[in-house]
Amino acid sequence: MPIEVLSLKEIPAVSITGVQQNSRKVTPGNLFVAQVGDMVDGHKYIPEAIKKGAAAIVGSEALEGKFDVPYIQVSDSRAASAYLSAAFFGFPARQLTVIGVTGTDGKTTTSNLIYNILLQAGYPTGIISTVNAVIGDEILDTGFHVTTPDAPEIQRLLSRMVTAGLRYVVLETTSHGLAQDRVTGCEFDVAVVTNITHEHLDYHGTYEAYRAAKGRLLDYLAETAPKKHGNPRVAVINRDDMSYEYLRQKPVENLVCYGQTSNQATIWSENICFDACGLHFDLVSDTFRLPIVSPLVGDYNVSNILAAAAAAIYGLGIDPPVAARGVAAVHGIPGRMERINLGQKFTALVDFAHTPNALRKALETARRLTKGRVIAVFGSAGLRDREKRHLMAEESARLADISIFTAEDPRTESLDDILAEMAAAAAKVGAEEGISFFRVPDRGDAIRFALQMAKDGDLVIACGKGHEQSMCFGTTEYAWDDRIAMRAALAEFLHQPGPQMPSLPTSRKSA
Ligand SMILES: CC(=O)N[C@H]1[C@@H](OP(=O)(O)OP(=O)(O)OC[C@H]2O[C@@H](n3ccc(=O)[nH]c3=O)[C@H](O)[C@@H]2O)O[C@H](CO)[C@@H](O)[C@@H]1O[C@H](C)C(=O)N[C@@H](C)C(=O)N[C@H](CCC(=O)O)C(=O)O
Ligand SMILES: Nc1ncnc2c1ncn2[C@@H]1O[C@H](COP(=O)(O)OP(=O)(O)OP(=O)(O)O)[C@@H](O)[C@H]1O
Repeated sequence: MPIEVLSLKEIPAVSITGVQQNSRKVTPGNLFVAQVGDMVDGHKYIPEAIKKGAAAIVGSEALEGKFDVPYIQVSDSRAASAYLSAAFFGFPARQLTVIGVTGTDGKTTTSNLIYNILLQAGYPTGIISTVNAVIGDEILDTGFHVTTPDAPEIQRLLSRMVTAGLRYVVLETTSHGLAQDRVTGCEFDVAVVTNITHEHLDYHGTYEAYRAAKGRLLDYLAETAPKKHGNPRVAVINRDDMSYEYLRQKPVENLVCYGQTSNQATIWSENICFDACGLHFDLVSDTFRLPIVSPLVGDYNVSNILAAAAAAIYGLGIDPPVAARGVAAVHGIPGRMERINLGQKFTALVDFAHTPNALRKALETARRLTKGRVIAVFGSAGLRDREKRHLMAEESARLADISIFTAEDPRTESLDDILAEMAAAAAKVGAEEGISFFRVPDRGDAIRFALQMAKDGDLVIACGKGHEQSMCFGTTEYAWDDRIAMRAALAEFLHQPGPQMPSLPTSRKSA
């Protein structure tokens, strides 16, 4: 969508050293773009930005003439920040084939699968995802709980990729990122939507608004001008998901549908088998049939593999056998169904399921991996979609033998209140406190409690934190890693040397 300049007729030539939308990051010579946020109005930080040396300001309010540096009023300062950042770095996305992956669940997994297929094909590729950003040999942290960085940071990363000689980038793209124009100017060539279920309704308000935000990834395809590489623009959508009917109405040049059956799908799976060691199935289209073998577990990963294979084969022209080899090379994604094994006689897993749909899939998978009981440990984040904590507690009450509700980034909400809401939801579907569900506020204690209860052959799964390295209490991030916590607790029980259990404010209080 074009951005209108509402103030100056003639924009003065100002030489700038970068674009920032956060005054705290401004350095001398930067262009500061003021945005109206949910918490504060960024226009109030203009004086601070100027004090730090901003050479010019862009904003959406009529403030022309109020400052000593040029002020340019625009109709949409979020989109402006993205376009200006792209322009500052010389529109790096135009030098790259950009693959965007969105969806409620499976974005990181699908992004990593595509990334590995591209590497297998010998294409120089970068990735920006929840777990990290990778540029050649360099692995960069994208920050606490951040998936899609802000526009200036994305454009900086893309520019570094171009400089490093990369030609492809896989960009994990969240609904927040799409709604806030963080990926405007990314000039997508391939757009993948894994699924759209209940999540982030605190932010988007309704499922329809959330779906529309995700759908924007497909709209970007139509806006992308032809690039030098001349690849077709392709949208990849999931025939099995409730978003299918909505997404297939989008006016995209090339639509590819994948599904676990051949029904209306371009590419589908047959003969799916999975166990604790991984999965295999036949990847089928009208023109080929190919065996796929993957160390990933869970039939939802069949969908993720189908999405990645569809993007690679139909969007990027990669031969199906190369795609199959790329899939086989992905041995696991950190914190996704990650097995913690210190020789104990039951299974211990850490998984990143933190939506009702993901939790259901994770617990259904867990059920198929054990003949014993499934013991689930998880919580629900504070200051995020409140409805989801009820849905997740209900799912677990139905699918796990024992659910242990615990801390998961309570932020400034009361942890006890969150746990009370989860307990009420579990009780509503017939679960009994003290028998099939428990509230253990400290996450380290919750993990210990679960492991203590586990008998030979049972399965303990800690969901919701996955690879994450911190947990937020109040406004402070405390060092936390579920995998370390689980290893520490197992080592305690097995009287083996092991890591120290990380300490959270809840454990300090109870100590
Ligand atoms: C809810 C949400 O998405 N918030 C994002 C939004 O913030 P906001 O509009 O509320 O910003 P604000 O704090 O009111 O500030 C308004 C403006 O003033 C500026 N400011 C603010 C303070 C200051 O001192 N100086 C200053 O210039 C801010 O940079 C901003 O431009 O716009 C900011 C600038 O682009 C984002 O950094 C911020 O992400 C915050 C950090 C965040 O936590 N977002 C999460 C929810 C998020 O985006 N998560 C998804 C993953 C979700 C998933 O798990 O699927 C992600 O992509 O990471
Ligand atoms: N296709 C899928 N459908 C449902 N659940 C899935 C799917 N893929 C993964 N999951 C579940 O979601 C969890 C997170 O997977 P993944 O990181 O790939 O998703 P994500 O969309 O990137 O999550 P986030 O939005 O937090 O980055 C997994 O640990 C698994 O429990």
